[in-house]
Amino acid sequence: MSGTTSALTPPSYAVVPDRHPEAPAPGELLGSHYGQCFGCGTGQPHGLHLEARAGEGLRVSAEFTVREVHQGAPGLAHGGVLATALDETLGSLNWLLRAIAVTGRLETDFKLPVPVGSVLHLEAEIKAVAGRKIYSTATGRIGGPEGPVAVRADALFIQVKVEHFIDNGRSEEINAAMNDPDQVRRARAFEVNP
Ligand SMILES: CCCCC/C=C\C/C=C\C/C=C\C/C=C\CCCC(=O)SCCNC(=O)CCNC(=O)[C@H](O)C(C)(C)COP(=O)(O)OP(=O)(O)OC[C@H]1O[C@@H](n2cnc3c(N)ncnc32)[C@H](O)[C@@H]1OP(=O)(O)O
Repeated sequence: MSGTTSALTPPSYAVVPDRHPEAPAPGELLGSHYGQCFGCGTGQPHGLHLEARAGEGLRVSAEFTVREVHQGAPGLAHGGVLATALDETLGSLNWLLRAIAVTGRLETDFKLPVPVGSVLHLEAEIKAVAGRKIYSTATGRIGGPEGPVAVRADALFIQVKVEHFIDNGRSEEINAAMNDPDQVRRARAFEVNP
């Protein structure tokens, strides 16, 4: 069993944050934060099409069905794709804080091979916040929501301003996003004013 690097251990001044009062209700489908997102967007034919729901407290759950286009070895999911599923689920925790945050560090344990056709049942939880740093953890189970853990991850997300995307993204996509009322609505769900 591997250990977690010290960068993923919350410092002594970290706190367990409050769920935002206007966070989606437990059970609510969160929807895609961006239609072209490889993790959750419906506009990506080979994407993961991951669907996440708000859970209780500081938790979310999600499902990802492994398809032929997600293979690494014959009949098995690619590890990077599985890491993407964990990353996307962890990213959807942003909805609970109504904060925008990007992945700074993601440490993944691959414990079982995941066959094509499997449904990966994902759970993620915010453990602590220290300033802009959000510490979180996730698991992916196969064979059902109570099945064995196939993959797990610890993560550090860093809160950023919307300028992070505007300043760094390609102008075609940024301009299209800013001209899309649906995208603006989704960005506002993160208290962003594009
Ligand atoms: C109008 C257009 C709108 C478009 C937007 C639409 C919707 C937006 C809404 C939601 C989007 C959000 C979530 C999406 C959900 C899921 C997607 C999956 C998530 C991803 O897939 S996202 C892509 C991959 N991700 C990146 O593309 C990040 C690249 N990266 C950087 O952009 C910088 O690197 C950054 C910003 C991370 C930090 O840069 P920075 O300059 O702001 O801050 P700085 O470096 O000072 O770090 C501050 C403190 O974090 C510590 N720290 C930083 N990095 C660390 C590391 N790796 N390990 C350990 N500690 C670390 C420092 O040690 C310091 O700690 P301390 O405060 O204690 O000193």
